[in-house]
Amino acid sequence: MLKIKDVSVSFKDHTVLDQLSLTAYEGEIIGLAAPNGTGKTTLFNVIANYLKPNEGTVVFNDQYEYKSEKDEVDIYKQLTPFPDQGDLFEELSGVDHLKLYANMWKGTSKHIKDIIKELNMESYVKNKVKTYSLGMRQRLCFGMMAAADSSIMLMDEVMNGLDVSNVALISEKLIEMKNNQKLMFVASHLLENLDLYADRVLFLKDGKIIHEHHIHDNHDTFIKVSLDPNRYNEFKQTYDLPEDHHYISDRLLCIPFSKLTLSEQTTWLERVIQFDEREFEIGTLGTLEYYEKYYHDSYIRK
Ligand SMILES: Nc1ncnc2c1ncn2[C@@H]1O[C@H](COP(=O)(O)OP(=O)(O)OP(=O)(O)O)[C@@H](O)[C@H]1O
Repeated sequence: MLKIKDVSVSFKDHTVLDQLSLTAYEGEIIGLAAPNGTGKTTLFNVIANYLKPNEGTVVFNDQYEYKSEKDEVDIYKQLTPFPDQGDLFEELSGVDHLKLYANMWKGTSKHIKDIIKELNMESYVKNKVKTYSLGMRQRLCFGMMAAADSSIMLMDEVMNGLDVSNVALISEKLIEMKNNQKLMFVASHLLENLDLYADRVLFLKDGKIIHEHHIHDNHDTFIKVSLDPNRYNEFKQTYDLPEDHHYISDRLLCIPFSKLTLSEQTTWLERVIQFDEREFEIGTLGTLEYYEKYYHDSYIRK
């Protein structure tokens, strides 16, 4: 278990993390979704002790903190930060890198054969890294984490530069690692992909977690209607929308559905149909929709 307690980080007068707290458990994948420059890497740097927070602490297994060298050594046995592609050794092979991580954390490299096979690296892993493409390097970085097999892993942009089939491959492997009780933090801009493997996705804004999207306990359904801003205004003037409706990214009206009585559900469905909106569905909100809701402006900029 990892507890982040009231962590604040400021660079001069710029507060990046503001009294942020979080408890995370083994067997959990926690996604971090937020635009560039919001503080995801800063949070990872605090967890890995690359950066001392101005305030707050990180506690591992209710026992270890970055307070003494001994604790630090104990924490590093359990924690692997995602290797930076720039830190790979160009003259060494992929196998050399996998062995390095396996031996450093696990004390054996017997298991790396399986990792090489699972990550489809057989054809290139014996060659020197300097011959690798971006995607090959990224798969190697992920393989190094899998080889370390530590109980906590921090993955910053793990899917960077991967094609669709490799994204699927790594997503599957992440789920397998989660089933082996690993705790993984994954910062990613591939929002819909997070829904495939994360247990919860945290949205950061102004240094705080503004929403936790629990993927498996997400039973609240909405009537989701595509409406441009003019039509949305017309709809709002015609019907008294519930206060907890969402209007996301100037395009999607979401009317709470599952919490209504059957007759209220029927009424809202009739209203939507009468309004002559054929493009609607009933469903839950995913990571992409929450992202659009919280960061509409930055989403548009991209
Ligand atoms: N060493 C530093 N000195 C000054 N400012 C910093 C430093 N490190 C990070 N920052 C600032 O902190 C903010 C958060 O940066 P961070 O790298 O944590 O964002 P991020 O969410 O990981 O972004 P991205 O999606 O681009 O990786 C940014 O405004 C950045 O400029």
